[in-house]
Amino acid sequence: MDIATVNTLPYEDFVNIFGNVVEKCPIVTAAVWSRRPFVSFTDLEAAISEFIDALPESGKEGILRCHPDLAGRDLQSGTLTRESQQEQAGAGMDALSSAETSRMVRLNREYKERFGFPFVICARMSDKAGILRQLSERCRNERAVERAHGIEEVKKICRLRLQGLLLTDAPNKL
Ligand SMILES: NC(=O)N[C@H]1NC(=O)NC1=O
Repeated sequence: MDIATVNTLPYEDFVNIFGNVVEKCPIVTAAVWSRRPFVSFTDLEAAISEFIDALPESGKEGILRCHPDLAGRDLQSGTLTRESQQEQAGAGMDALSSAETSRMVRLNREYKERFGFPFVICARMSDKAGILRQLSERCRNERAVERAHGIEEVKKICRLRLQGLLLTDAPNKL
């Protein structure tokens, strides 16, 4: 889909198509619709980033809390969003050994207890070993550092999801 077509979409269709570029946060997409017309894909991505950056810290943490754990309950029960399922599978999260799963679950729990929001990383830009290493290292950061780091990862996830929707001719939800 090209950007000219995006600019003609009524908000219902815009939210329907782009509503999950930030995981389970269609309010971001719904808000950004008012910023049309977008001159380019990058402009749309920048509008989303600016909206997120303008949120209070509690809002940023809210966005992080909408993300499912990596290799967590939603993956085990098949209730991940389609996007998240593909991302987690691509990074091998659906094929962990039982020892790796236990380590992931334990570190995810530690991370959440320490910060009050889940560990978020752009799974498509990493792999199993990288995710485990980052999870273990990032557990030691300060809360504000982790909040900012998690939000930068959300933006990377968003960019790749947007690219998938805009830069291919793949059928979308319309
Ligand atoms: N917790 C977390 O990072 N979740 C995710 N990362 C990603 O790339 N897709 C997700 O669902």
